[in-house]
Amino acid sequence: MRYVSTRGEAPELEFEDVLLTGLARDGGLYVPAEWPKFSQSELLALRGRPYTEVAFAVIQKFAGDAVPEADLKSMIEGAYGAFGHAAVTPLKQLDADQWLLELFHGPTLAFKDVAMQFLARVMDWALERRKLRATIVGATSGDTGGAAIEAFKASRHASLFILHPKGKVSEVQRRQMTTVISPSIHNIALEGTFDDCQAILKTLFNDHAFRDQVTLAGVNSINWARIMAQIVYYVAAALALSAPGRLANFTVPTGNFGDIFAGLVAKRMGAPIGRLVIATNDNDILDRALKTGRYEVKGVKPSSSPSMDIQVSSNFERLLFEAYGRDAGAIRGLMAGLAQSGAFTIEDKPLQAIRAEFTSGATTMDETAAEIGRTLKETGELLDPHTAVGYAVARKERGYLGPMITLATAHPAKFPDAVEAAAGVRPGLPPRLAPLMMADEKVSVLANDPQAVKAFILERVAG
Ligand SMILES: Cc1ncc(COP(=O)(O)O)c(C=O)c1O
Ligand SMILES: N[C@@H](CCOP(=O)(O)O)C(=O)O
Repeated sequence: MRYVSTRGEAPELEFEDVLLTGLARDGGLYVPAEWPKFSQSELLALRGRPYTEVAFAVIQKFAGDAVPEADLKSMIEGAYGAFGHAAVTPLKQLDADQWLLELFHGPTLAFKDVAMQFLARVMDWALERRKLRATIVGATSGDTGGAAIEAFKASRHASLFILHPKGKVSEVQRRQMTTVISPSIHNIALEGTFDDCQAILKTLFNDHAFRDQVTLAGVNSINWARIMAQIVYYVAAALALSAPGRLANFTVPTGNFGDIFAGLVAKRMGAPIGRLVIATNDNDILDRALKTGRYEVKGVKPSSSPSMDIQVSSNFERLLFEAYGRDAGAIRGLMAGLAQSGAFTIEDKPLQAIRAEFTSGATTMDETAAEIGRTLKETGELLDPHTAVGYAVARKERGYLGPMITLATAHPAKFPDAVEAAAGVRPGLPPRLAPLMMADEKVSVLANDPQAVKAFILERVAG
């Protein structure tokens, strides 16, 4: 399998290089040169099989023979063996046609664990083969950081630098990152927003001398392998709930657009998926873009679902690449507009192509709180604020033939204050995480300045 950049000016890469590359050298994002497909008989054979078998079938389509079968199987078993539910990502029915896909049974209680537990293993495998030590960077609005630190803390081949927006993640999220004290883990609290953190990482990747000097790699969903590992739960859930003439529809609480893009890829591979619904909080750039065709950055608003407080949604570029018929020149034009004026307009034909598969909706903070309260009262289920944003939108979506599956992206205990304010119930952390709230923290506060971050990294990598 070969991979191409959405901006068309970076070298084509094989799987192992894509894994260790992060952002493409032309500033674009890598996607497979073509979408691999499941045959009907392959899909039929996967229906109802254990999660690890579905993961193997999906990942092998993208990795090809780059990873020996036995190694791949053992990495998948290692990644999902310690999840808190035997189904790894179980489905739960809440209403006649409404389901939750619980993605929070991993070690840090958010959907990021699903991809990150595999990513750490496969990156370590590739680094070991190449006898390389990597400098891995990540920007987080709260969940990617904790999941990455948990997954990479035992890595023998990587130093990890995680940037989070200072004061804008929940206490549990912050502590999941800052209480892991290790010489190879570095937490940076940036004086800025998640968008600033992500922009700094892109500046570092676009500094070719620096990226080569420190062997820079990334753990955000700009890394294709993150998307790849997230495709698995769409395939498994769609196979479980679809039937002849009834496709599975998904509503996805969305920020950086990686998760819902994985749903589109699952559909391209042949999984029985109908509509993909983008659910946003007050940071509704994607909802506005879908409704008006204008993608316009308006500044991040803090909300009760902080992990979705994102305006510059990196993976939307991957969708635009598809919608524009893989015209990399057109994508370069749109992204130049975004860099210059913070906005671009999607042409009519690609916009219609997007609307043929995606719908969108936004949920305000008041609506999110009301949704948490209502769902608890009517179903007994306590939702986290991100899942509630999704579920509120999902319940408004009507008229599809098949079931609607909302991705439950985090456990409510990660956001106890917002959940208690909404539902009058304070969710408790699982006992294994209780020591978190008393442990010492280590974090460095840096200005919103790429040069400061670069100097910080260089000093520690050299050290
Ligand atoms: C709990 C939670 N829900 C939803 C999202 C949005 O996912 P994505 O950025 O893949 O759109 C995030 C952050 O990524 C998150 O942490
Ligand atoms: N919501 C994320 C933001 C980063 O998204 P990613 O999927 O690109 O890693 C977070 O919680 O950190």
